[in-house]
Amino acid sequence: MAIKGLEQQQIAQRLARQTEKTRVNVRSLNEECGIFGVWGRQDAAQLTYYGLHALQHRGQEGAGIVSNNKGHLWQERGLGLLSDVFRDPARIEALTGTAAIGHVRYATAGSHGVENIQPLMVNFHDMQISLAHNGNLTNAMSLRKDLEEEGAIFQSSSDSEILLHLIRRSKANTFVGKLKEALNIVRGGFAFLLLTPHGMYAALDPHAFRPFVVGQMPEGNYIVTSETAALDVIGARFVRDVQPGELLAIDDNGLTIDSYTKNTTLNIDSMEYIYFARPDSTIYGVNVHKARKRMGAALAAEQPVPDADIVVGVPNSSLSAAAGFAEATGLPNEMGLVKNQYIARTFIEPTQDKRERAVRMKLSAVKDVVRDKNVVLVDDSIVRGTTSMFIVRMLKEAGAKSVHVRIASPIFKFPSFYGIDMQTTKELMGANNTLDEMREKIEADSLGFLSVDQLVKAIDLPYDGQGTGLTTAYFDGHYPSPIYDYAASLSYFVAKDLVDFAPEPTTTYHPRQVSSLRNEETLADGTIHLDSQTIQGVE
Ligand SMILES: O=P(O)(O)OC[C@H]1O[C@H](OP(=O)(O)OP(=O)(O)O)[C@H](O)[C@@H]1O
Ligand SMILES: NC(=O)CC[C@H](N)C(=O)O
Ligand SMILES: [Mg+2]
Repeated sequence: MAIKGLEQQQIAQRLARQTEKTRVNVRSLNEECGIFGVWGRQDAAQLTYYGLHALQHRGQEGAGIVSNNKGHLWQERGLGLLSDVFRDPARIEALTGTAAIGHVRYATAGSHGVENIQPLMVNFHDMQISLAHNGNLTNAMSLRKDLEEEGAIFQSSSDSEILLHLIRRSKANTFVGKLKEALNIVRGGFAFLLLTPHGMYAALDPHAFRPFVVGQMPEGNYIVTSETAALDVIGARFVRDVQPGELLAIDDNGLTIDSYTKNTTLNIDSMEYIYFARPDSTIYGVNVHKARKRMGAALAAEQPVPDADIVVGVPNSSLSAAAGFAEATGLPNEMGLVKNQYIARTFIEPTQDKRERAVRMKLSAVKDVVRDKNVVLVDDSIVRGTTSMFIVRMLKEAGAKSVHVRIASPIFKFPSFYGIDMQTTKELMGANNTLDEMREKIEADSLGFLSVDQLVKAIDLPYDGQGTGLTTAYFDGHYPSPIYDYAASLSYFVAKDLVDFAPEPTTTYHPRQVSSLRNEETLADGTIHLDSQTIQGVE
């Protein structure tokens, strides 16, 4: 299908309108969802609920599950936490059938409506399709405009819906053929799960921006989900990470691993290791907690605090980095801040006043721990600076002699369009202030960040391909791909040589560049097939 591009000017106007909306709503880093799918189990919806529960940190604004009962798909979705949406047990009971996909969403501004809560579902005259997406499509706006001009009617304002339209419009003969064609038109970050009456499909973008893993239940049934932590809670074993450009098909015959493109490369989002993923998850062979500890240790070496008495981590996500900092320096790792566990993540609250209130309600200083101490305050990131600003003040009010802020990632300067959809630099403290201005604003006695080189070393991806295998664009301005509809929004930085974009890959990324996949066998037709048999040795 011929999809015309949008003129740069129209896109710039649209982005300007969006930015205005963003400014009013003071949008957070969004577009970070969790997805889970299972095929071939009587308890499919219940299992999906448990899996999503383990992924709740990835999105808290809405949740949904779609099940497949003998070829008929049924959808339940709503706004709020998973436990709110499924408070009434009848909603899970309604999701009968032996396969299900689910989604927890972190909404975009102006689109908090239930129509954007996933999994999305469409009823065609000849089949139903349900779709769950983690990521952000960078050419969605221009594709949508072109599709609408050709008569398409969208049900939602979500970028994800594009894929369903592209599948329907494809002239390919089979569903997989249509899906492959659609996957080759969309750009940006995507881990997609699709459920049809006949199978479950999982596809990862050609850069593997988002984490996506395959697991297997003891009885043999396959799971595909965002993080390994979701496999652990349901008792599934980890099988493999989905590779860039792969298309997995799961049905009653087992799992077939195919690919929709051979033009791939590896650029896992470093923010998954820094902040987003759970510490008990492992992404491409790297445990997140251990990576964060190494970031903390590297930070201690790069940004030492000579007169420090204690290290204090900011609960939750920086506790691992604080442990690494303390271990490397021999300083006591103290609980100088306590978190009220009933407050959700602040970073993903949709408005600034809500975020500020959330920080106050969420974190309190432990006076007897910090009084008269020179404190090294370790956090994993400064985005808007809301958290640092409040807790430095809080620690000083609690009697700390000095507060030295150490951030276990580099300065966050540029937006992300691949999944953490910060579409503007306006809100980023690191984009609008010098290091000293930042230090002054957060009222810290000193402030230091980890360098990009040390971050990459600390993650220590077991990868021997080209580049680092990671996306670090937020820190160094080197985007691993073009950003299409968003390009105009970064033209200022491009003109100043602060930002550049690698072209899309034209070669094959070899999965065996990741050590965990080196023993896998590829069939003569290029696919890998795994039967859904009971795992040997498991009852
Ligand atoms: O500079 P800011 O705009 O405040 O954003 C950065 C903060 O937000 C995140 O924590 P968050 O409170 O979201 O979640 P956590 O409890 O999982 O660490 C992150 O770990 C930083 O602490
Ligand atoms: N956070 C996500 O990954 C959300 C997926 C999709 N872009 C949406 O807006 O719903
Ligand atoms: Mg935090």
